[in-house]
Amino acid sequence: MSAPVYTRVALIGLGLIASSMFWAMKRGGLAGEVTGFAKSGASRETARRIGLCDRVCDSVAEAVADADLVVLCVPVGAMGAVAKEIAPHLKVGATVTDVGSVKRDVIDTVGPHLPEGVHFVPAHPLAGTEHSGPESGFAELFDNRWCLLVPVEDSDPDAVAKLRALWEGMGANVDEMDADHHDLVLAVTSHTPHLIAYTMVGVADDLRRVTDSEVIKYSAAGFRDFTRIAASDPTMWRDVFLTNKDATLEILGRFTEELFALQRAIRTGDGEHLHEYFTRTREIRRGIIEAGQDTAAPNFGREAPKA
Ligand SMILES: NC(=O)c1ccc[n+]([C@@H]2O[C@H](COP(=O)([O-])OP(=O)(O)OC[C@H]3O[C@@H](n4cnc5c(N)ncnc54)[C@H](O)[C@@H]3O)[C@@H](O)[C@H]2O)c1
Ligand SMILES: O=C(O)C(=O)C[C@]1(C(=O)O)C=C[C@@H](O)C=C1
Repeated sequence: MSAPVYTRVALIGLGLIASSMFWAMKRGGLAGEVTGFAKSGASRETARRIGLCDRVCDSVAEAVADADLVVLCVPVGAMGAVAKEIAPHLKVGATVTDVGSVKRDVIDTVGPHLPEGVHFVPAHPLAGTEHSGPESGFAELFDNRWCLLVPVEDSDPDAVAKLRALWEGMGANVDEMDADHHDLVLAVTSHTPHLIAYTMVGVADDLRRVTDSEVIKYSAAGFRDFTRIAASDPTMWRDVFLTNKDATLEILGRFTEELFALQRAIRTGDGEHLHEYFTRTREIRRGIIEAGQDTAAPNFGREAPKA
């Protein structure tokens, strides 16, 4: 048990990430009191029923009043509006952070609303599951996963250090990154792979004759992994693609070129090209494992509770 890093934390948006943060903060004794607010009354009711947050508030103003740390855990497209709403109620000296999957857009839409004397330290935990909602979180979600802090130009070093201590207390390894670089890296490692999974499952669904029975019955691990990813929250992912448009389109362009090259190799029977390509990609997987960065299934081998 560590000493609390913050006396009062407010979680805005009570879904997978906020609920996991709550349980992880409780596990580590990292926050004195945690308040919570979600736009949906049903989510607030669920949160109260399962003991998520020390106090669930019916207004965002009440939730952030007096908070030392306010964490925006809403879809990226809602961050700006939420920042505008909380701004008049923030305590001087408070830190506002977020957990959004895209960073440039969040900085541009949240930053301008925050009053003088409030610190802004954007962040992104690289951990999640396909589940969403207040019941989907669990304390171990961030264990041994990365959390990237993306300080803005005038982020206060003490505020950054405190947020780092919180994430480390929740089990994460913390690094700092510039927003544009973050968005490009995530377009490669997370955003485009999700789009590919959505597409593959959509293609299978188009072939209804197959999906009605065989695809489900005989689904091999490869396709099953795609269906897990493609079950992720539609609002969250719509917002990710709309707000990380340039980087995603850049990576998709490169992806399509490579795909065409593989398509040609298959059509022309160029086995050498295929073999060389697959050998190179296998090395990447081995490198990840050797670096000890394969934390395997994000659910740590267990099914997260259904949303
Ligand atoms: N799911 C993941 O794998 C993952 C991983 C890392 C970061 N993120 C990021 O974390 C954020 C939250 O994702 P999540 O998976 O926890 O989502 P979620 O769908 O589980 O929860 C989102 C919550 O926000 C609430 N909400 C939506 N609009 C709101 C508003 N205007 N005001 C107040 N509450 C509002 C919803 O009611 C819900 O409770 C997103 O920005 C996402 O990009 C998600
Ligand atoms: O494993 C999953 O379910 C996830 O998609 C988690 C994942 C990822 O792509 O790794 C998804 C979005 C995030 O912003 C961070 C993590």
